[in-house]
Amino acid sequence: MPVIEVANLHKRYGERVAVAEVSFHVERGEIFGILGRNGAGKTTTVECLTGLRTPDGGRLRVLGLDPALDGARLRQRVGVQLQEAALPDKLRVGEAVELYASFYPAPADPAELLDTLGLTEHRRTPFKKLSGGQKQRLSIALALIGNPEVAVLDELTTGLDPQARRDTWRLIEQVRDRGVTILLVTHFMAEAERLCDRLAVIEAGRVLAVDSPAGLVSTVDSEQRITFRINGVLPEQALRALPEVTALSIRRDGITLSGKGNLLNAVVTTLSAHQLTPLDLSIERSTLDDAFLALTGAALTDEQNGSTR
Ligand SMILES: Nc1ncnc2c1ncn2[C@@H]1O[C@H](COP(=O)(O)OP(=O)(O)OP(=O)(O)O)[C@@H](O)[C@H]1O
Repeated sequence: MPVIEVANLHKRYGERVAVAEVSFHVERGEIFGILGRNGAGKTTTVECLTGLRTPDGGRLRVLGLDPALDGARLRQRVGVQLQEAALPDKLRVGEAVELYASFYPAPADPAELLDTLGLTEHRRTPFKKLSGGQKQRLSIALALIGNPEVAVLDELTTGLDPQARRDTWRLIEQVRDRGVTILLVTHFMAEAERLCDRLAVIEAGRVLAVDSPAGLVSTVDSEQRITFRINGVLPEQALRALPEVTALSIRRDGITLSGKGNLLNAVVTTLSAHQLTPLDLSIERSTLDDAFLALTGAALTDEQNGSTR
């Protein structure tokens, strides 16, 4: 049985349709991503799943329970980190974690969790004095303190610097390795590509595709480009004759070949048949950005893309 089932979810705010029709399921132990630009309907979907909003249509199940009816039981088993969580200004980090731990029958060890999230030295810092990144890490701690079976994380790493973002990704992978099913809302391509086993791409309240990151990328029918240098005479005719090659250009700084299929293998095999080894070889293939662009007709902006490269 899937851990999360969403079938034909529909949600309006007055006249505005936030979620037109969204369906997907999440299996136990997966990191499942919901990827889409601002306003696509991601947060509304997870708010319905966590019982914070009541759907106008469709069927939702989390661990076999209906979030609209079984909210109290689900809160014991589902950890939720929502965007812009606020706590009382004076509440200290350590107190917040201890308080939340007291809500659960078998919580995680607060000290250990603070240590994992790099918050030990801020144990006595009041919420108001925390930086954006520290607040973000605290909200992740509060989502995980109950040792949940399912964690719902909305905009997990927004506001974190690249190092903190990578640390958080590692933490989430460790949480998944402990068997926790994770639903991750993101508009960061790098995050989706690195963490998610499968993704639903959402646009204007509808699911455009559900697949693994690699599966989504493979649906993009774009060319690959290989660039390299060689010491020797280029077997230009032999390379041009390869069925995988669609274009070849020779410049002073290197040779670029474009093509499809197993281009890399075909080129390296041809070069080695001529006793040549490619130097400084680089390959450009389609990325999740290309897949997103192909599906939605527009790219995420650089700022949204949150690249840490
Ligand atoms: N409380 C609300 N009242 C009215 N409209 C809302 C409300 N919350 C969201 N919306 C609208 O519903 C649509 C979906 O919003 P939602 O927050 O679910 O999208 P999102 O994909 O999570 O975007 P973001 O990444 O910006 O949070 C948007 O058009 C948004 O303006």
